[in-house]
Amino acid sequence: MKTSFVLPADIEPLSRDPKATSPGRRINLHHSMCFGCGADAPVGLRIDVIAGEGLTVSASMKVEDWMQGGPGVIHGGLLSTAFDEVMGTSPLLLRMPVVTGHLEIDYAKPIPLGSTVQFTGEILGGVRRKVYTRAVAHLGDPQEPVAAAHGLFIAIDLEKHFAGYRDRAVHPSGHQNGA
Ligand SMILES: CCCCCCCCCCCCCCCC(=O)SCCNC(=O)CCNC(=O)[C@H](O)C(C)(C)COP(=O)(O)OP(=O)(O)OC[C@H]1O[C@@H](n2cnc3c(N)ncnc32)[C@H](O)[C@@H]1OP(=O)(O)O
Repeated sequence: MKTSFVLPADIEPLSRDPKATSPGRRINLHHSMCFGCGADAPVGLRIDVIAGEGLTVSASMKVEDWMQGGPGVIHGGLLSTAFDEVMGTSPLLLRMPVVTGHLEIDYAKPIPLGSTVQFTGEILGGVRRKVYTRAVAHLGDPQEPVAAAHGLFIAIDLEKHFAGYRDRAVHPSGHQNGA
């Protein structure tokens, strides 16, 4: 599949943290109201990202009718959200919280409503706080990808990064802090 994404020349290998989620197990939610993975989000993708061997992850997503973009097919932006979730979760194998810095998607084929998209993702390496990832999507045959993505994620200090926003956070009860 064609892509214009270029990895930096100074990329270095990264290592799985010994305490990372074991292969085959779901990587824990970062919070239950997340649009990508949260079980309590009123609307969302509810994607479970599963740890694989090494620095790999996998996930799947049923393409529901509400995800429609063009007639009968998934909305491309929604697919990019799914890739963001899959790749953004993978740095937890390094036990590193990240946010998305740059996301790039290559769309190869339309994805029909009712299909199940299977994702595989991997961490390619890092430079300082930057973590480079890749993911591929298929509908059952890994040799026939329907889309692929590259993501650059930046390690953050969770407390500092969200310090100015936590009073706006929405909770499962529907209430905002301080509201
Ligand atoms: C939902 C969130 C949950 C988070 C909890 C974690 C839980 C586990 C994850 C679960 C899965 C989540 C999956 C969804 C994840 C989102 O959807 S996150 C939401 C969308 N993203 C954002 O809101 C990020 C907004 N941007 C920012 O806050 C700031 O720009 C950043 C990314 C923190 C960087 O700012 P900074 O800390 O001041 O650092 P800065 O020096 O500017 O950049 C660091 C390095 O990155 C490079 N860089 C920064 N941006 C770019 C870019 N766009 N292109 C290329 N290079 C860049 C810089 O050049 C620099 O490189 P070096 O100098 O080291 O070579």
